[in-house]
Amino acid sequence: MGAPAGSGSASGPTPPERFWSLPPRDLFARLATSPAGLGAEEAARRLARHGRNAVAESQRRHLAARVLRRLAEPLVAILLVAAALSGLTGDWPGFAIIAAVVAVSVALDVAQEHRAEAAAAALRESVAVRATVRRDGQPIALPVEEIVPGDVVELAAGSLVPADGIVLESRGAQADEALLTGEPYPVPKRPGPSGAAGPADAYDALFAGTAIVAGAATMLVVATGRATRLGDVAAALAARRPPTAFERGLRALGLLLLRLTIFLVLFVLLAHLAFDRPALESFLFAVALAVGLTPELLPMVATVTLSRGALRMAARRVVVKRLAAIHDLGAMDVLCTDKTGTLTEARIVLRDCTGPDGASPSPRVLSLAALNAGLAGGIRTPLDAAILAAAPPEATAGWTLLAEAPFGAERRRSSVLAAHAGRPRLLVVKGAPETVLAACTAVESPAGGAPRPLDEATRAALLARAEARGAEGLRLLGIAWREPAEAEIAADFGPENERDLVLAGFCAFLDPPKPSAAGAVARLAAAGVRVKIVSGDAAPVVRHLVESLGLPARGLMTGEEIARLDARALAARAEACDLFARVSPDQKRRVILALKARGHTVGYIGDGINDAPAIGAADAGISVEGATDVARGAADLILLAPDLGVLADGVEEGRRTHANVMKYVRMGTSSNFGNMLSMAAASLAIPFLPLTPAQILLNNLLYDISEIGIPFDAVEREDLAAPHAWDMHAVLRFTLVMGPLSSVFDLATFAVLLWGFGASPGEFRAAWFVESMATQILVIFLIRSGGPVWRARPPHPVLAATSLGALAVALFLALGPPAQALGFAPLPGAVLGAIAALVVLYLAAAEAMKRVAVPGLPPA
Ligand SMILES: Nc1ncnc2c1ncn2[C@@H]1O[C@H](COP(=O)(O)OP(=O)(O)OP(=O)(O)O)[C@@H](O)[C@H]1O
Ligand SMILES: [Mg+2]
Repeated sequence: MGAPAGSGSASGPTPPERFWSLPPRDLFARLATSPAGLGAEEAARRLARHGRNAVAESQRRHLAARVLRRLAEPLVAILLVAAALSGLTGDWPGFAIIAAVVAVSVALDVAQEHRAEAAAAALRESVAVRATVRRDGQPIALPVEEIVPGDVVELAAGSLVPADGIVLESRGAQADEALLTGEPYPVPKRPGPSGAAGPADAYDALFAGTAIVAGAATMLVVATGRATRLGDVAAALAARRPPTAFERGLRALGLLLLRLTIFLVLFVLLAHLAFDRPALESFLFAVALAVGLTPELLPMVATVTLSRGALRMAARRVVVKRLAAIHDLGAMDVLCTDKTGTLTEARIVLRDCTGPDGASPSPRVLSLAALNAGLAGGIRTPLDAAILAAAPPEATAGWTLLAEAPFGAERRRSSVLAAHAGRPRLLVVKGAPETVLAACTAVESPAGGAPRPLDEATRAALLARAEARGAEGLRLLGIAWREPAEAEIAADFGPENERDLVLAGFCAFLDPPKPSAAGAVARLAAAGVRVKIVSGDAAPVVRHLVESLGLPARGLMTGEEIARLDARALAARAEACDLFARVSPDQKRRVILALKARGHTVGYIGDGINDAPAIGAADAGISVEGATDVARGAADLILLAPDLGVLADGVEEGRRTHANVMKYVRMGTSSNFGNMLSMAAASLAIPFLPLTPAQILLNNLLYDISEIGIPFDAVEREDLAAPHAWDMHAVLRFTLVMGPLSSVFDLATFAVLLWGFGASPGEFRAAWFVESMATQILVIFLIRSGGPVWRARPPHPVLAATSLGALAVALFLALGPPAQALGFAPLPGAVLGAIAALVVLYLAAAEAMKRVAVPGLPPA
């Protein structure tokens, strides 16, 4: 995709290391652009030259590359060697079969995976982060990957910085550069040139991978993709993402089977050679065994099952950005959520504005609040929008913004410095009542006289009053002001100026609870997922919401308490606590980590700038369609509707996916494994090969095909009822019960054939081929459910078709016209009858034993 073409004329030399030391004018000239941005044609040319603005190679590989990658796998390579040897020794059927096995399994693998991944990628793209870019003078929304050097990008609070560049304009912009500098507090950004020595001091530079957390800014893009400062770091981070529990489980299983395979194959090969069997034949037999044993389809099945899961989730309005997160969603047993939007309607309205007493209505407080909300740059928060919707338009008339200190979630205040002809300058602060009060030294008197000093008794009374109103479910903002002296220069304006304020009063907001939330929480609880609320809002508001929704909730912790606890103490407390109030963004993250440390699989759903760290820390990070870019960027899953019910559906889908992967794992570890094991043993006990190498490969190919339908299959209700963890012990237990069971029947088959019927090698192979195909394939209908087979939900038609179809082909090959060419001899009716009886007996035994193999199932 968009490989950089080495086309001729460059539009400017590569930007200097310290691009922030150049005046914007020079950079505009170097990059041949202007404040109106690039033209569409020039942008397309630059995209071709510089490549896409992405740090990692595109995940979607070419079809040809995929095929080549498969052919280079050691196992396939061995098979190709085996085919060549068969051909050289004149064994043409052997050659044809091996070649066919390679061709069909590679084709299956590639086609399935490619299709599934392409569909999942298309979904992912639909929720990709976009940026507002000026092209031909007009701001348009573009995929971040299409940004090129010279572009002018408009950013607002919540935007991810898409590339490296300089600030052209700033309206109180602050960037979170923790990724770059490790500094957790946002840094102000304004135009330069700063001439700074390093990126950490470059107040006029913005870097890809950081985020705007307050205010708004316009930037000129200087470098994109891998050329950005964090490009290589980000690429390395993306590549080194620690594997999830699911991926670790799959890998452990693969490794276990691989070790067993190597051991067995070497053992068989050496034993055969020790018994003086023909070397080439023994080698081919061992290779075929290895192919039969290796879970070569496991990665494909996992990808296809997960991709199919992603499509089904999309139908239920959950878009999956990281495939393995489906599994984490199903395994999640604790869900943390913020309040607004998921538990409330997020239709915030201003209920009233009052004086400090919280009772007498105050138009003046509304005007001050409107001044703060209306003059502030950046995107409007819902609270700001509610204030402006209620305020008369003339509230801000004549006022201009001199400076501002935008809202910060750690500070919980926002302020503006405003000017009006013929009036003193006015500083207006609004924010959480206790944080505003903390900056106040005086309070307006209800009668409207001169402000009086704020004494401790009044302060306590005001706080108690605010708390009481919060307990009615009202979200409160304190409004305070002061008239700064001219000497306080606007350029240095910042949070330090929020001092010596006069409290004017309070604005109270209503955000109605979402009635559907109670049902969704109950559904999640029934599915074994405990819901915890982690909110930046005040404790009484959170408690009132929980009560009005009738949610079961124990305990409440505030950010103040969390700040006093170390990680271990927090883990102990967080476990038993369902409500967290007045928590800062970093504390949200700490709560998630604490719960993870207790062994929980934790999900977090949120939409704000303040939720991004917690979303990133969670096992399943969830955001919603309309959320800020930072939240969506950090999330693994995006809900297309901000609704917990949608999430409950997603959890179900995650568990369905897991259950289907487990079916494949069980098939592979029990019946298939048992069969191959028996064959290895038999090859030593009987004087001829129980199956020729080509027959084994054919057997394995048909078995693989029979399983293609598994990702489509329905699952049982009990598989959806509780979170599952990837449990290697359970897999092992299943293998240790079901593997030997199938071996017992294999040995019985050998005995019957050899001693009962005195079968010839050709007859033995035909009979054994039929028996092993029938047992391996049919057992899926039993182990696809834990309960009695007659009570299970019917298998999906695709699964029935692939399984029974593969079996029919096997019977046709072993018993029909092609039999002789494949080295099978015709079977007498008595042998067929005996085999049918053995298969039925095996299936009955497997049905009985699966209850032992899967612990914790109710008796039939
Ligand atoms: N625009 C604003 N100006 C001033 N103060 C604000 C503003 N927005 C929020 N606050 C204050 O900061 C507190 C935390 O707000 P925020 O909405 O970020 O928390 P949150 O965790 O996202 O809440 P929720 O759980 O409801 O989603 C609010 O309770 C309010 O007191
Ligand atoms: Mg929020």
